[in-house]
Amino acid sequence: MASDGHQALASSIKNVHQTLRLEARKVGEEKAWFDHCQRGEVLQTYAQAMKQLATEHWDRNADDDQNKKAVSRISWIVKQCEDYYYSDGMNESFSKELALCLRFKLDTNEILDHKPDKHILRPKLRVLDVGSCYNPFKKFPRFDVVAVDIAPASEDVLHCDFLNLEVTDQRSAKLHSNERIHQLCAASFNVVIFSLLLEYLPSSKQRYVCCSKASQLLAPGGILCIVTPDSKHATANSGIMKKWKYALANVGLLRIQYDKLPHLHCMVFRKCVHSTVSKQWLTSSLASESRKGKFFDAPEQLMAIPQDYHLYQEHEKECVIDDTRDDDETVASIFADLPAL
Ligand SMILES: C[S@@+](CC[C@H](N)C(=O)[O-])C[C@H]1O[C@@H](n2cnc3c(N)ncnc32)[C@H](O)[C@@H]1O
Repeated sequence: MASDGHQALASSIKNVHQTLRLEARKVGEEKAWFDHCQRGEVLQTYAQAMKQLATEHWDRNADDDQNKKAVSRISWIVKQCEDYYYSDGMNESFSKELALCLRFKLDTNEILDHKPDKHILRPKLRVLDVGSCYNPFKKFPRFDVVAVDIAPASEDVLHCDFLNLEVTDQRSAKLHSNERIHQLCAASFNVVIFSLLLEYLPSSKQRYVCCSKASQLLAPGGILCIVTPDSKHATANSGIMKKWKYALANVGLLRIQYDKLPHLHCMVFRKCVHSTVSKQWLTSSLASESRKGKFFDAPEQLMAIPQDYHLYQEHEKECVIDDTRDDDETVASIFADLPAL
């Protein structure tokens, strides 16, 4: 059971999400986001609440879990990176991409130069943690982390609005803490992490923009790890996850791993080496869906989440919610009851 302190932190976080979503409906997502980023005090309060919730409640609960049944989002992501880069994951994914190229009759020379060499000792992984808050990945010795957030909760997290980040071909200078980042260099990361980031953003288009930037920042064969909350069972929202898969294929990322943990969807997407193979896969998948009578929205509309359709009813007080069932099932389970997010 969640304690009162735990519940209070959860509800202050939830309130920020709801306010932003309502604002986006009223004034449009861009203006709502701009205004949101100006609210320094709200952002800092959120950052401290999130850090406290994660480090004092979730981590402590995870330590108390005698059977270690709970898998934390952090350890799930670390394991995926290790399996991919330090075990067979990268080679297996490369072989699958090669097979797809052959199936679609694409020029395989484009990818053969990138065949992973098992015998090369891999240095630290260059990891970009977006919406890092308190830099939970810095303690892992194989990770060289650049942690960014609109509201850093610790000094080693750099200030950056990822939605408005410019991806450039210029090699940027060394980054210092307390610096604001406006640009990052294309193809310069082995791993990009979105842990509980995408559902913070109020629109499908903004989520899509973030995924597109992640793809540009990844080196060929690099991976994007996405963890997003959902307390329902695996099949309840499988249609939504399928649409995300299609949206990401449109920006060069193919899904290589999916796990449904009790309250989370956990996914790894790989940046293809071949420039068009993911789009070929997408075209062929959509053709087969349409033969079954299913049609899909434009890619930037495909990253919807259940909260986007939630019916809010506004009373005198802003942000009063008439029927909180969906939000409560999703958000409260994220931020109130989880033993080890
Ligand atoms: C729910 S918290 C997750 C924190 C951490 N990743 C974790 O898993 O515990 C979401 C974080 O994303 C940050 N965030 C949201 N949109 C962002 C953006 N466009 N650029 C950078 N950070 C963002 C928020 O400030 C917040 O700290």
